[in-house]
Formats: sequence, C-alpha cells, structure tokens
Amino acid sequence: MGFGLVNLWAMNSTFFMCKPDAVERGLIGEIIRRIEATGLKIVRAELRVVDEATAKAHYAEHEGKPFFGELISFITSSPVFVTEISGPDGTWEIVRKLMGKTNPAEAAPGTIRGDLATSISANLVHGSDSADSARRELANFFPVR
Ligand SMILES: Nc1ncnc2c1ncn2[C@@H]1O[C@H](COP(=O)(O)OP(=O)(O)OP(=O)(O)O)[C@@H](O)[C@H]1O
Repeated sequence: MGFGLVNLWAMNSTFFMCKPDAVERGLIGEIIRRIEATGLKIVRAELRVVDEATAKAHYAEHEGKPFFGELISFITSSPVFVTEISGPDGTWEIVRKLMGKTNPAEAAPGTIRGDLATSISANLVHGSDSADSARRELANFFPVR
C-alpha cells in the first residue's frame, strides 16, 4: 500500500518544535532522526524566528507564572525549527514519550530531554500534549494550510 503525502495529511498530526537551544547546539538532525526512527513522518517544517504574538498565544496557559517572561523571551530569541508530524492515532503521545519529562533532571535515559537537555528552561523541544492542543498549535504556527 502506498504511503503518499495525501494519505499523510489525512492522518493524525501533531505540532513539534526544536527550541532555540536545540538549533544553537546543532541538534536538529539528531532530534528529527529520533522522531523518524519511530516511523512518524515530517510533513511540514520551517526554521523561523517566532514573533511575540505567536509565542504568547502558544504559551497562554502559563501567563502570570513567574517564568512566563523568561519563557517568551527565550522562545523568540533566535530561530526555532517548527514542524508538523503525521502518523497513526495518538501521534502526539508517541512524540511526548520520545521527548521525556519537562525537567531534564527527571527525564528518563533514552528520551530526547533525558539524553540531551540541560535545564527546565533549555529543554530543547516542545510537543503538543493532546489532540486538541495539536490542532490549536498547528493553527497558531501554520495558519495557512
Ligand atoms: N518552573 C519552570 N521554570 C522555568 N521554565 C519552566 C518551568 N516550568 C515550565 N517551564 C518551561 O515552560 C515550558 C512549558 O511548560 P509545560 O508545563 O507546558 O511543559 P511541557 O508541555 O513539557 O513543555 P512544552 O510545552 O515546551 O512541550 C517548558 O517546556 C519549560 O521550558
């Protein structure tokens, strides 16, 4: 059976981003290799600087928290690698497992954060945490489809 792009678009998608620390450390390739090794497909990707409005919409749930200002300035500070990843039902969950826990000190060996990240603010990656978040975040970062 073919596994063409048209089929991929119709499948489950999630939003995934390599944050500025991943780009600066030259880890995009290693991180995407780990995603592709699971069989998931990158169907859209771009290296870009995130504007403040997009960053604030993305992290709206954290507004008012002590680390919010630092989080927004970090994510808008230099280019990030934004992607749409497609695969079977629960793709977002497969990606979250690969990422490991938010705090790298608690992330398991074998996960992206457990193996490669240095701190809770510089934790290399973001992935949507539900199917609803995936839809919202894809629309925020890729408004034109
Ligand atoms: N206590 C904290 N201090 C500094 N930064 C934090 C703290 N808690 C969370 N963050 C930052 O905010 C981001 C969003 O936090 P959240 O709890 O949504 O974690 P997450 O869903 O694992 O991360 P992400 O949304 O980036 O995938 C984290 O990735 C981290 O970079």
